[in-house]
Amino acid sequence: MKYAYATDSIRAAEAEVMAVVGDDALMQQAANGLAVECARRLRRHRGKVTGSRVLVIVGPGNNGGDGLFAATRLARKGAKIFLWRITDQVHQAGWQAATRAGATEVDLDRSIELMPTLDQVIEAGFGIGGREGISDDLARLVYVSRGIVDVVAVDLPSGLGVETLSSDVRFFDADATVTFGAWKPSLLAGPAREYAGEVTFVDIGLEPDNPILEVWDALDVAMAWPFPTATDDKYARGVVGLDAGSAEYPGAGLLALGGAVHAGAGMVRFLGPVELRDTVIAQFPNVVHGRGRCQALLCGPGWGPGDHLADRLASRLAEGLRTVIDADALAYLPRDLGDNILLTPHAGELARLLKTERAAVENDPLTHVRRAADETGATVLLKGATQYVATPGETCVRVAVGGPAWTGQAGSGDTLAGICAALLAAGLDAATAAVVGASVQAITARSHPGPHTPQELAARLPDTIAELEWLLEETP
Ligand SMILES: NC(=O)C1=CN([C@@H]2O[C@H](COP(=O)(O)OP(=O)(O)OC[C@H]3O[C@@H](n4cnc5c(N)ncnc54)[C@H](O)[C@@H]3O)[C@@H](O)[C@H]2O)[C@@H](O)CC1
Ligand SMILES: [K+]
Repeated sequence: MKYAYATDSIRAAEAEVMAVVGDDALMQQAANGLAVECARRLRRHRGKVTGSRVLVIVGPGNNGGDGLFAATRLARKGAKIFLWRITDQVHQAGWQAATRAGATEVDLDRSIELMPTLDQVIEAGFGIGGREGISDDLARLVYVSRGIVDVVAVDLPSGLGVETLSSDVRFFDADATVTFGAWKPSLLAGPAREYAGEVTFVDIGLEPDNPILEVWDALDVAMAWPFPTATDDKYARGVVGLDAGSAEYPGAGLLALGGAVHAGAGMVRFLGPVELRDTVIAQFPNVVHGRGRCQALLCGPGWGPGDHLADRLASRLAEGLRTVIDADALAYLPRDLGDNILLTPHAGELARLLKTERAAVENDPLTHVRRAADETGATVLLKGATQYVATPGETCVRVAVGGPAWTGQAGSGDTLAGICAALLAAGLDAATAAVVGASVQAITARSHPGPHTPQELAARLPDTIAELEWLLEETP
């Protein structure tokens, strides 16, 4: 699991360490980590550091300072360093050190001219003190550097927000980012992370509090998966009831059933319309029909438009079970749900829920998923290319393991809702079921490259679950 922090927490942790070791020592540690990574990349690209040509984009603050001290180290190893300062203001000690080591100042036009002759650009414009977006001058440098020179961003690419995860502004497009002391949310999640390239974490002894993101990996999923024990029967493994599908949309019901069955539910009950029974039996003879004991429910996939849907949902919720509410049922939410209720909207559905625009959700998923949890009282899984889980009253948002873009297709959401319902029935709390369910689907898609239908991927869930079990056994 990786944790990422807001700027305030990072600054507070920096202040604590600086009070002990001094700010210069902290910056030297950061600069050293940066220089090591820059040197490693130079050796990889051209065999050696000596004789390499490096341009440093120097911002006005400490981010610029990091870049200047790292460049000083590279200059001492024989690299030819050019410095372009964005503004007149620079980190004085860093500037002096770099120029004393032989670095040459150049202007913007010269930087652009030099670009084809360079081996590396160290982008030390702005870090966590930066505002979102970049100036036209910086944008020109992004344009001329792209694809022809190795760009290493310092702490995070300039222009990228730390917390909003938006890719709606201009920012530097880096091949690599060297980040210090704490993970920044935008380096781990959201559309913008693609632009940070290969990220290296340099530990400078910070111990920040209050993470705002908790990013899961396959081992976390394995550790949370409800593997049955030797004495478990079908009831202990969980009975899940699925009220899904309609005569008009039978497919969504079948896809949700496929998710629940292949995720290893002890028993799956089909609570959807009776006219679908024959179809369901033909595909899933193990599915039981009609009412009976359940540990968790799923409502919504394939309900379509219809009358009395609010009543249909209310009567399911009256059973007081852990429940996944997906798709069409999301339009009929009563007030004050509990955090044992899991809502699984995509960005469009979340936008409707919050009476806002889809683009607003996509540009700031963290704020919106948290708001949805707080306003409804339920746990919320926001589906999409990155999948976020928020619980009411909690700032920290969980992020599921990411999958390939192929998973973004009709029917994936129905399958995922079925998987989550099976996990709720097995006893996981709503937030864990959501992050584990979304992750297992993504891991399955990752291990079967190329396009696959949601039902093919559902049928491959057992392979992934078996691999997670092996992973757990092999990990000390
Ligand atoms: N405090 C320390 O000793 C340490 C700081 N670290 C580095 O310091 C960075 C933070 O440094 P700073 O707080 O000085 O902030 P930055 O260096 O990120 O930004 C400097 C200043 O630039 C101005 N600015 C921001 N965006 C701008 C824009 N778009 N156009 C023009 N001016 C703009 C702001 O006034 C800001 O304070 C971190 O990201 C990291 O790289 C690391 O060296 C670790 C230790
Ligand atoms: K930067």
